[in-house]
Amino acid sequence: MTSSPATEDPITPPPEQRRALVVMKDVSKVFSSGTVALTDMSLTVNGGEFVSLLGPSGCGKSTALRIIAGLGDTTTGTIDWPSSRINSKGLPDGDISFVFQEPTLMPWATVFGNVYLPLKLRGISKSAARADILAALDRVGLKDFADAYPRELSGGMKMRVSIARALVTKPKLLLMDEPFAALDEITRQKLNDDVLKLWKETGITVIFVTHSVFESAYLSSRIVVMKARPGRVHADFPLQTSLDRDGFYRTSEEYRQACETVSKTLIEAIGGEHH
Ligand SMILES: Nc1ncnc2c1ncn2[C@@H]1O[C@H](COP(=O)(O)OP(=O)(O)OP(=O)(O)O)[C@@H](O)[C@H]1O
Repeated sequence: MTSSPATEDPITPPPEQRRALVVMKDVSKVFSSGTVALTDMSLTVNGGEFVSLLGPSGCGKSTALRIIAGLGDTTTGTIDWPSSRINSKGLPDGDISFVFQEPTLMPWATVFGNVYLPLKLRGISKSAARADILAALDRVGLKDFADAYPRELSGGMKMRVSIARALVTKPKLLLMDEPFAALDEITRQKLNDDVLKLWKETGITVIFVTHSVFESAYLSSRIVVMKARPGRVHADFPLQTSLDRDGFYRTSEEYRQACETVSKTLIEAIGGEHH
């Protein structure tokens, strides 16, 4: 039997997970409009980390995430994948999934059909994909909704389908761009808990873009605070806790302190723009 990547202490993953997964080196991005979205951004994300990119609007969070996903080129600088097999597009074969703020489901297809899409695009038959689709739906608590259509689902459920669709290919790295920003607070907290559970159970690496101090402090093993004009890294620090991150943690002194630390760093980053 192969050993599970899951660990009781998600903050300290087993040694094989601590290897560098993606290395951004001196990445700059200048759009044709002349906007310098990123300048000299270097970031190494290791296997098993939950890294939040936090910062004010326009600091280049989404641009950085899209570049990592291969959805945009760098102007200068490099992205390397030391632990992955690289395909002809310079991307790690099948190792990345992306979850956007909008769930972007196909309205004419069932939940099952939507989650099947990435496997269908790989030429896998529905019957061969079935077990993986149901396992991905089970992970997000939607196994009983396989035959439902998106219009029958709440916003939170649609987002879960989007997450299941991202997981069905069993990626090493999950990139999430403000996935819960459009959801109400209770749904958002519930999905935060679900993503944490998923992270602990699967050992997946997550890079998560958010505007929210509270969300980043709750979820992350490491926070990268960015600043704008031009977009760059302002601070990069681990966020450890001896507590399980759950409802109790939300009301704990440790969480309050984590929020304060993150908030102060963000204010510094925003204030720094004006000097
Ligand atoms: N395709 C594009 N063409 C031109 N400029 C762009 C493009 N995409 C982003 N930008 C600009 O690059 C800068 C960084 O944008 P980006 O969306 O990465 O920031 P962000 O931190 O994710 O912002 P937000 O939190 O508001 O989504 C902004 O000034 C934005 O207007």
